[in-house]
Amino acid sequence: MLVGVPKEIKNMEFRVGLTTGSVAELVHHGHRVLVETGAGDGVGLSDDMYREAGAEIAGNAADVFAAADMIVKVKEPQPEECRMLREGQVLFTYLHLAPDPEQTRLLRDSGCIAIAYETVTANDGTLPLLSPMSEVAGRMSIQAGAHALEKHMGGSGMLLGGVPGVEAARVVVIGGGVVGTNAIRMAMGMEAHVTVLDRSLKRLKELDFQFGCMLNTIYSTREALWKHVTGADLVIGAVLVPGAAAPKLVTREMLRAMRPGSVVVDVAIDQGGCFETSRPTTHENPTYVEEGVVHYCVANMPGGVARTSTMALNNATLPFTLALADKGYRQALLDDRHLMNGLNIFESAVTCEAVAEALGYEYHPPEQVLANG
Ligand SMILES: NC(=O)C1=CN([C@@H]2O[C@H](COP(=O)(O)OP(=O)(O)OC[C@H]3O[C@@H](n4cnc5c(N)ncnc54)[C@H](O)[C@@H]3O)[C@@H](O)[C@H]2O)C=CC1
Ligand SMILES: CC(=O)C(=O)O
Ligand SMILES: [Mg+2]
Repeated sequence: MLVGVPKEIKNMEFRVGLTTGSVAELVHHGHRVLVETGAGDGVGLSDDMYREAGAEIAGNAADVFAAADMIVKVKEPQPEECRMLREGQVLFTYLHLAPDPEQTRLLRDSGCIAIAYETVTANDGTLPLLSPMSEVAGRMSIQAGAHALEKHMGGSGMLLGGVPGVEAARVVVIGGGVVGTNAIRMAMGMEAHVTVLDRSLKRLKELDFQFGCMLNTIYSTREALWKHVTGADLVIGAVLVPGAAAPKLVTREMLRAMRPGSVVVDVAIDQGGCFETSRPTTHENPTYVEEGVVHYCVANMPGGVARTSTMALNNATLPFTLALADKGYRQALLDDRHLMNGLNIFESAVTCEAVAEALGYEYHPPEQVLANG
């Protein structure tokens, strides 16, 4: 198979779909890999390093899209990339389609086979291709929030950990999954007061066991959200209903009741965000103020630490990339129901139930379209 790796073009996105290590594995398995020139520059992987790993280098993205049987990327394809996809071509990347009708329409128009990292599952119910980036974003969320609390960023001027004799900041994490756990860990490390809300009691019990009495664990209800969000200096939005648009848990009214200069970091923005007032921002211009509250809503946070993120992502994606290349997409999907859960678009059919429901499309079960195709 010919695997293509274009350079990412989303704002300030420096990650790359395949590392040189992953390229060498694919070549070892008998595949060809075509990498766009400069694709790895942002993470210190030069064209020469890709050549040494066995890749061929293409002069531009159009050549990669035209030649490849499968495109491996990081972020959702931008409109100009969607227009280069073709019928029967496999796209393996993050998609986040539920809050993105335009991308969904363009992918359906292309006739490609789009497999989303974020809906691939594992036996234990986790999302193995989302979790490495959730680890990164969870850890970054506290750095970003601490920075946004500084006065020159529009923040209230609170130091997260306080100092002896002065109260530490109150950090509230909504959603105690992978992002939430990593945010808690960083916030506790910086000696803030930390509270987590989740609607899974099982998850709250695990977190209580993991972090002990230093963590306040609260079952998430409207009343609890009101109380803890309005009293917080920094709120991290980290909920997920896999594949679906994020529930809007924090209302504009709650923000109005917060201390001016408080900060919200909406990590769930890639699924539409869990604050009523959130809209996506970029690394170039990451924050804005609404209702007196600083909002940080960068949809590709891990792109800011592209080197760590690229390595972490490839550690998780490589076995699936190899399966798709070795067996072809149809057999690879049929052999692994967890990879099959990643199938979001098959030609013009929407094959992820949560996406179909969010955007009003008919849902076509993946087993059915694969059997028919
Ligand atoms: N902005 C960015 O750059 C990045 C964003 N993300 C996003 O972060 C979000 C969280 O991802 P993960 O932590 O991996 O998900 P996860 O599935 O590990 O955790 C989500 C948690 O939210 C909880 N939850 C769901 N609905 C809830 C509700 N109504 N109230 C309270 N809790 C609720 C679940 O019980 C679960 O514990 C996702 O939207 C993901 O796409 C992940 C990585 C990077
Ligand atoms: C998960 C995601 O949206 C990212 O890594 O950019
Ligand atoms: Mg406790």
